[in-house]
Amino acid sequence: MATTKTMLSAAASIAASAVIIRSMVQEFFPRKIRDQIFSSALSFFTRVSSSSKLTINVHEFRGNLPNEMYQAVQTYLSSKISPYTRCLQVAKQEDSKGLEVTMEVGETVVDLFEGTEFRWKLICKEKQKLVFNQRRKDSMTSMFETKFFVLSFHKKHKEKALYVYLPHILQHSKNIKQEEKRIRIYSGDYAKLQQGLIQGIWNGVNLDHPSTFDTLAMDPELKRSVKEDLERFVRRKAYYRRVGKAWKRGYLLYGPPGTGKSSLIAAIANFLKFDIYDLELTEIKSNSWLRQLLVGTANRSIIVIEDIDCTIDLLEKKEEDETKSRGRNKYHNEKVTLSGLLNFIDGLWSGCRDERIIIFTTNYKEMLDFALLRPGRMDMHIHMSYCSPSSFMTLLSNYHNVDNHTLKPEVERLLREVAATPAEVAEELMKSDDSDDAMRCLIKFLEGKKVEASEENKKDESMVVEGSQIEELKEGEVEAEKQEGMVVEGSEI
Ligand SMILES: Nc1ncnc2c1ncn2[C@@H]1O[C@H](COP(=O)(O)OP(=O)(O)OP(=O)(O)O)[C@@H](O)[C@H]1O
Ligand SMILES: [Mg+2]
Repeated sequence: MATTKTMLSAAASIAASAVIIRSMVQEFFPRKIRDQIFSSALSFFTRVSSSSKLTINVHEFRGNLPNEMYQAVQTYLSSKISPYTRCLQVAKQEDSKGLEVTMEVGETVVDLFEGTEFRWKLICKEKQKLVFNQRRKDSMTSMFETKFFVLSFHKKHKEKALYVYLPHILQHSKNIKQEEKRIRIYSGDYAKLQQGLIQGIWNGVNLDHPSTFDTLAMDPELKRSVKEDLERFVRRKAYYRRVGKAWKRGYLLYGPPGTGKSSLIAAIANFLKFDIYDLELTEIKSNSWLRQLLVGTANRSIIVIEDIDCTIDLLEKKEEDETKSRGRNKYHNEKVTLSGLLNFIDGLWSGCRDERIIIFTTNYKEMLDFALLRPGRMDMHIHMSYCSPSSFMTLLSNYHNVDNHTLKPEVERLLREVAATPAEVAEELMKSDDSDDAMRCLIKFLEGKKVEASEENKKDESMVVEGSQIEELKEGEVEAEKQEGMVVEGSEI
């Protein structure tokens, strides 16, 4: 402390002397010599005043590649405006949610981190570069700008700066970016795969799907357990490593059309801020395409295969085994096979990305091969079902902003009796801006559906009677056939 004071007072007296010297030398020396005297005095002054300081430069580029640390500092500092800051830069990109605020060149930001003062300054320098002109076959110098942040702090905090503060900035900016992240949905560029290309095989657009866990009408207990499962999954990086499992999780969403399977996928993506890769299995010509697509996806993403029962031949496994045993390789070059898909989910290749979620949807779970469904492949099976009174309350709040509404006994009874999908109920709720009117529409719809269902039931019952007659007839025929067979058998014997 005492040393610092002495230094500062020395520096101050030097500065004062500099002013006196300046007026003297201005009288007697030419400009060039005057500048030299001043710059020597200034560098001496700077050396004395900053001898206790350490500076770290963070350049925008390292070689030709952008420096991740520079980008992190830029993001981090945009949230830190100190009293020293006089000027900021503001920008807005078409697909960004808000304004991008960054530091202007020459500005200073002072950040107090765990009681230590860290001072940042953004510098921009012009540099010369020798550029070779291909056409003229000669080289010429061209000027370019290079930017860097200068971080200065007391020398004694060197360890803290390098091993605590800078890593903290990296993590912090990662979190900010994650929060601001726009979710993208990718579809495969199958034409490129057809041409044998391996780069740019996914095309992405922003996914602005409004579905969230709050807007999703589903059993509250099931919703809570899905959210908890997702949260547990993303925080278990070390756990997965320790137990020797690839860091991935599979979900099977099953249920009738219009019960919210696709909406749940969007809600999961919004909840985790994960991008979605939508795989159209019918477009994929071979297992090797499937592998290439898998390698082309990023970490922290969701791979979705919708209507899995329609996109893969569920009987093929048996056929495939038979084909293999006959020594042919027919299926490998024609389409994705079930075993190719199983490999994709949990074979060696599946470990090539981290924090991966795989979601299959189907209307008919019972049609799926058990191999697809076992834990480790589809870890959680989520049944999306018809609208219950509790899930209806979510829809009512979504569509009519009505909370704490006590459900009319009539609606509650109808919802329990009638199998109406959330999509159907939502459609009725949209018919009027007035919640009472909409409710009337819904009651009418549910009653109509109830009548329809009871008529269907009656039809089914008569079908069952007819069916059982047919069955009996068949049995009679079979009995006759059996007797004939016995005769034949008997005659053979
Ligand atoms: N559980 C739900 N919660 C909120 N809205 C829902 C729900 N289910 C359906 N909807 C509404 O119905 C529309 C269709 O639902 P969605 O596409 O998610 O159903 P799905 O189960 O994927 O159907 P399919 O089996 O035909 O693909 C949604 O856009 C949404 O408006
Ligand atoms: Mg769907």
